[in-house]
Formats: sequence, structure tokens, C-alpha cells
Amino acid sequence: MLLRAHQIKKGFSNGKKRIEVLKGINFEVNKGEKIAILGPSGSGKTTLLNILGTLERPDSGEVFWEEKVLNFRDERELSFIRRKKMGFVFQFYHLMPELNVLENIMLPGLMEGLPRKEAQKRGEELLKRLKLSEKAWQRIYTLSGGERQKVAIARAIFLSPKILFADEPTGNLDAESAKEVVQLFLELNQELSLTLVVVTHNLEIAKKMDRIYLLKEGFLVEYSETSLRESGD
Ligand SMILES: Nc1ncnc2c1ncn2[C@@H]1O[C@H](COP(=O)(O)OP(=O)(O)OP(=O)(O)O)[C@@H](O)[C@H]1O
Repeated sequence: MLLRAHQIKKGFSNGKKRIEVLKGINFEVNKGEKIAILGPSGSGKTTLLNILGTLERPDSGEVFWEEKVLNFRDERELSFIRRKKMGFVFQFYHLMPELNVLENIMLPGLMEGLPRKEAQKRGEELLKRLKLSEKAWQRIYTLSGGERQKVAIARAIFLSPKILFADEPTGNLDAESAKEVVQLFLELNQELSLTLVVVTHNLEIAKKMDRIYLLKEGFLVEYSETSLRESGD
């Protein structure tokens, strides 16, 4: 077991009103597995992903990383796991516009103290793998959405994480680019045994994963194809 969540609860207070978003989530993912999380808008998918990725603290419940319970008060431990073991990809890429493609990809390495030469070598290898070598020196604004997302994925896997969290990674892409990005996820999963947790609204993408979870009314349920059809989500 790589990552497990037990009875996660999380709510938010907006002024006087309090909403309970996650009401007791149980979740697990094994090494090398591909998981999709589906759910209506506002159901708490991002909140859950943030908690699994140690970016946000649950109100109660536990998250286990490789069977060890995480202490959400120990920011040093959390940040170590987040930086070394986890990669993140977002809908709007979150790339640095003032840097070129290669510099964006190298950034996690440089921040971990990797010598520039080594970081550049690794960055160039990744660009080659993604068939984006000729874009290395271009600025981000000159790339298409699909290319930007591939660069974001290269940056996310720069330090060889064990798990990649993707929050609506194709939400801003046309159908063709979305297909390419999903194909890249599947290849990386195969080649690197990269564990994937993908939040998506797209059922076709979800079906490419090993398992699908549905988040609804605060609870997460594992869904089979038949029950997905029946629920209409
Ligand atoms: N920091 C916060 N403060 C207050 N409310 C929040 C906060 N973060 C999330 N929420 C609320 O929690 C609920 C779940 O939000 P979340 O972004 O996790 O949903 P989601 O399923 O990812 O939605 P979408 O599919 O639209 O991205 C929403 O009602 C949102 O407004």
C-alpha cells in the first residue's frame, strides 16, 4: 500500500455557515495503480486531493504514507514527502512565465540543490522523452495548452516521485490534446510504475484508470462501470 486515508473529515466555515465537505473518506492506492476520482462540482475533489497530497490538513482522520501515519503538525516531515515522493499537476499548469521550458522543468532539481549541469541534463532527457526537445528554449506563452501540460508533467516527475496527483489535468484542453496528455500519463505509469491519482470530470479518461472512485455528498465510493451508468454521473 502506498497511500491510505482513513475516515478523513474536512469542513469549512464561510462566515456564519459551516459546510462539511468530506464526511469520512476512506481511500487507498497501491504502488503503480491508476485511480480516477469523479464527482460533481464542489463535491470536494480538490480538497481531498490536497489532503492526500499533504497540502491541506484534515479536521480528523489519518493519512498513511507507506503504512506510516502522517503527522499533519510536522511540516518538515510533510514537506519531505511532498517534495521527494509526490508530484502535482493542475488544470492551469502553474508554470513560471518568466522562465523558458527547460528552466521550468529543471526548477524542482535546482530547488533541491542539484548542480545546474545535472539538472539541465535531466531536463533535456525529459524533454526528449516528451518529444518537446525543440521547445526547450521557448517561453511558456509560445506553447499550446497540451504542450504546457506536458511541460508541467515533466516538471512534476523531475525528481522521480512515486505518485502523481493530477487535478483536472485536461480541463483546459481540447479533445486531441487531452488524449495526448492521458496517453502520456498511461505511458509514464507503465514505464516508471508511477502511481496516478487523477481528478477528472471526464468519464472517458476515468475509464482508462484501474479503479474509479466517486465523491458525492461527502463520501467516496468505489464505482464499477455498471454502477456508474446507473448513477448517471
Ligand atoms: N479554503 C476554503 N475555504 C472555504 N471553503 C472552501 C475552501 N476550500 C474549498 N471550499 C469549499 O469546499 C467545497 C469543495 O470544494 P472543492 O474545490 O474541493 O470541490 P471540487 O469537487 O474540487 O470542485 P470543482 O469540481 O468545481 O473543482 C466547495 O463548496 C468550496 O467552496
